[in-house]
Amino acid sequence: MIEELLSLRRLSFSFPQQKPVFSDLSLTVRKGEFVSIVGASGCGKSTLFKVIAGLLEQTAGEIGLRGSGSGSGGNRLGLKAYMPQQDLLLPWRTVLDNCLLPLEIKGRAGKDKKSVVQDMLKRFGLAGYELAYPHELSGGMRQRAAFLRTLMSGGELMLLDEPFGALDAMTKRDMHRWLLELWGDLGRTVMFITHDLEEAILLSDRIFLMPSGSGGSLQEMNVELPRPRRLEMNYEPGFVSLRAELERRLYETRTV
Ligand SMILES: Nc1ncnc2c1ncn2[C@@H]1O[C@H](COP(=O)(O)OP(=O)(O)OP(=O)(O)O)[C@@H](O)[C@H]1O
Repeated sequence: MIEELLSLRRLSFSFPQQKPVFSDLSLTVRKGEFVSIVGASGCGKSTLFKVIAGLLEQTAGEIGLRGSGSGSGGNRLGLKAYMPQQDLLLPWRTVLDNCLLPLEIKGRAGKDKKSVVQDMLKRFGLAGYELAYPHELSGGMRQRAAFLRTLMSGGELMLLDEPFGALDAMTKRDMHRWLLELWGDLGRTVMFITHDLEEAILLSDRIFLMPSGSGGSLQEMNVELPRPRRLEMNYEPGFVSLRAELERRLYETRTV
């Protein structure tokens, strides 16, 4: 049986004195899965991630991680790694020191860890940039550095909020190729927010469509394309029809 890592049960959230951002959302994510969340702008995707990460507290419902209820607040941050929309690298720290930060915070940034991070930087296409500062990197490199820093925080569930949203189309394709190659080896579970439907299909095992407004429930779509996936799959009929279906459903969520 495949182990369940995260479950959201009837989760709701409202900012004080405002109508709910989302209500009664339920979903489960299995260990090792790559799950994307898509939905109209402003429907509450980033807010949902902040609630899962424990940065905001749900107004109702439960968050269970690895089958154990986390209770209110969902503050079991150790199990989660959150990468917000902006890369938030510290400008006064080198790439290496930025990536070591999560280990420093945990008091585990010994010499051995430094060499682990240096090896990872090579796999992330950042060899030779260990001592560079964030402003010396391209957009794609900054995102890879931020991604590695998120990975180094060790959380089993990675919450990635539009990590490639600000990149140009070519760089984004490169990032997809890189992530598809790397992914199998990392063995992490991912929740991924995107506006790019092709990106969602290419990377995900399942996609959840978030409703607009506080009514409606999450819709789930399985992506049954074989792995390993290749960028060129987006021309294949199975991919094209999934994309059309996703677009149709997304449009419906905006018009209800
Ligand atoms: N700190 C806040 N206080 C009050 N309302 C907020 C706050 N942050 C977000 N909101 C509102 O909550 C709703 C959901 O915002 P959120 O950023 O989660 O949406 P989103 O789906 O991630 O949007 P996008 O796709 O554009 O990034 C929006 O109506 C937004 O204006």
